[in-house]
Amino acid sequence: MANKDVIIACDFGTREETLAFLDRFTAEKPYVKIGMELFYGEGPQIVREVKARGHRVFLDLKLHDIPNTVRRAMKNLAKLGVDMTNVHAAGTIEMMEAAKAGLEEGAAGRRPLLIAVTQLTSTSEPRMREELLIPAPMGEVVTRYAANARAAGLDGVVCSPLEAALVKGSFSGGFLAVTPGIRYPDARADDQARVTIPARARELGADYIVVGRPVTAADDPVGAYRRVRFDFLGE
Ligand SMILES: O=c1ccn([C@@H]2O[C@H](COP(=O)(O)O)[C@@H](O)[C@H]2O)c(=O)[nH]1
Repeated sequence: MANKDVIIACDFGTREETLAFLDRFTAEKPYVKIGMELFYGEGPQIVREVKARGHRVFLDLKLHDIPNTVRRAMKNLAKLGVDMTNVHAAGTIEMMEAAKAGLEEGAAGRRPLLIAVTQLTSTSEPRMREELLIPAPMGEVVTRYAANARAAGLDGVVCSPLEAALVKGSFSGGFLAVTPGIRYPDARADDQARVTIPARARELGADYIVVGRPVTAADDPVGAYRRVRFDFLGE
């Protein structure tokens, strides 16, 4: 299915753990997310190494700084040849435009997909209201941040699958909904607040689901990945 996939969040502390985990996948090459833990521990070389093994890579560093800094950082990240990367939409339209410009400056060929985090899936509506002083309902906040990302020329957003239908219904032209917050009812939610199951994420229109601990901490990670994949993609 074009532009729909399961992305495994490889939140490991070391290169060795990461490669040992990926070695378990002998019949498939999953789309991999490299986030802060692994990138800050191992540096850019881990991205090159995972790419060289044939995986697509979503580099999830969620940049959020002044526009000039973000543009220059993105120029460097683009040189790693990642497939997707991201910023926080809270950084403003100007910052997101700068991020895109930086990626275009640094990319050797086609620039990576650029998406913006709307509200972290660990944030509940009460916390957003009481701690962040954002009084609007979650759906409205996510849609507004997505509109800002769209205005800045980004390719899509990170949101909970619970808001995917809103995002997909509000913006045409393949604007992406990339959704962490995937949990089965029999598992712990951990630090995630806005969650649902893969099949529901599919029904709500998510393009990519991002799954970490339900796969990486499973007794049988390959089996867990295949279950998620089947439930989301039907294959
Ligand atoms: O809003 C967001 C943005 C990013 N993430 C990242 O996705 C994975 C989810 O991992 P789980 O183990 O399945 O909870 C993780 O790497 C986060 O950094 C997110 O969860 N929510």
